[in-house]
Amino acid sequence: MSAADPVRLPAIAFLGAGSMARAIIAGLLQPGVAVDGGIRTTNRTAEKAAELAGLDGVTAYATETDVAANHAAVAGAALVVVAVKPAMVPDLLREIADSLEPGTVVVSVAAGVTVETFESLLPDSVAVIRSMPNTPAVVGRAVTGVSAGTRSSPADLALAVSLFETVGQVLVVPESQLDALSTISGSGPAYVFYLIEQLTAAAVDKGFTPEQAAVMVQGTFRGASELLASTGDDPAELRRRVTSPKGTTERAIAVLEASDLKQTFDRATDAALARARELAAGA
Ligand SMILES: NC(=O)C1=CN([C@@H]2O[C@H](COP(=O)(O)OP(=O)(O)OC[C@H]3O[C@@H](n4cnc5c(N)ncnc54)[C@H](O)[C@@H]3O)[C@@H](O)[C@H]2O)C=CC1
Ligand SMILES: O=C(O)[C@@H]1CCC=N1
Repeated sequence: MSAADPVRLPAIAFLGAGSMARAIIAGLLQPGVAVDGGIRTTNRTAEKAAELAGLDGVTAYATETDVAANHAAVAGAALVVVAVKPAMVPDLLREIADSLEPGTVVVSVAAGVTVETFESLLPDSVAVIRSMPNTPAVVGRAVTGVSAGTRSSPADLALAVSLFETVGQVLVVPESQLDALSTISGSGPAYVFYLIEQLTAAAVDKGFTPEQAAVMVQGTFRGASELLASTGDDPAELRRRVTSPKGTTERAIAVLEASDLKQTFDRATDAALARARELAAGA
C-alpha cells in the first residue's frame, strides 16, 4: 500500500467500539486508507465515546446518552461491523434491522454467532459476512478469517477482505472452519502473552529483576518471531540451530516434549471450540 494508491472504503459503522473494533479502527486511520463518508462508532459510555470522537474522521455515539445511537451510526453506512459481545448480538440486530439500507454489508466479528443467526434477524436485502480478527490489528499485524454468508456476493466478500487487509493478513475460509480458526489465531495472541508471562516468572524465580526478565523474554519472543518472518525458514530448523547436540537447550526441550505441549494445545483449542458452539447456541 502506498500514498499514491490508497485503499478506499465506503462509510463504515462499528457497533460496539470496544477492544476489537478499536484495533480495526487503528488500521483504518493509517495514511494509506481513505474511508469515504467516515467512520461511525457506538458504545455504551459517553466517556469512551468522547475518546473515540477525538480520532480524525470518527463520529462517536454513546448509547447511554443517545438511545438512537445505533440507528444514527448505521444511517448511510455501506459497511456495518457488529462488535458487541456475542450474547448481545441478537438484541442489537433486532434494534437496527429496520434502519439498514438495502445493499448494506453487515460484518460480524462476534465469536461463535452464526451467519444463520444474523441472516434470520436481518432483512433479505442485507448481506452478512462473518469474520474473526485478532488484536495485533492495532499494529497492522492481524490475522483475520473471513467467511461469506448465503446472501453475500463476491463483491461483498471482497469489501470485507479489503477492510481487514488494512490491519494485516486475511484468510477466506468456509464458515464451517471459522470457529476452529478462532481457536488458533483469534485467541492466539492470548496464548502467546501467557507463554511470555510464564517464562518471565521463571526468569524472576532465577533471580532477575522484573525489568531484566522483561528484556530477556520480550526481546527473545520478538527476536525469534522476526527471525522466523525474515528468513522464512521452518521453525523446527530454526529450533535445531539453537539446540546444540549434547548442549543445554536439548535438556530444556526434552522437558517441554515430556510435558506434551501439543496435547495441551489440542485440549485448549478444543475447549475454545466448545465455547464457540455454546455461544452459537446463545449460552
Ligand atoms: N478481543 C478480541 O481479541 C476479539 C474479540 N472478538 C469479538 O469482538 C466482540 C467484542 O469483543 P471486545 O471488543 O473484546 O469486547 P469489549 O467489551 O471490549 O467491547 C464491546 C463494546 O460493546 C459496547 N456495547 C455493548 N452493548 C452495546 C450496544 N447495545 N450498542 C452499542 N455498543 C454496545 C460496549 O460499550 C463495549 O465498548 C465480541 O463479539 C468478541 O467475540 C473477535 C476477535 C478477537
Ligand atoms: O475470547 C473471545 O471470545 C474472543 C474471540 C477470540 C478472541 N477473543
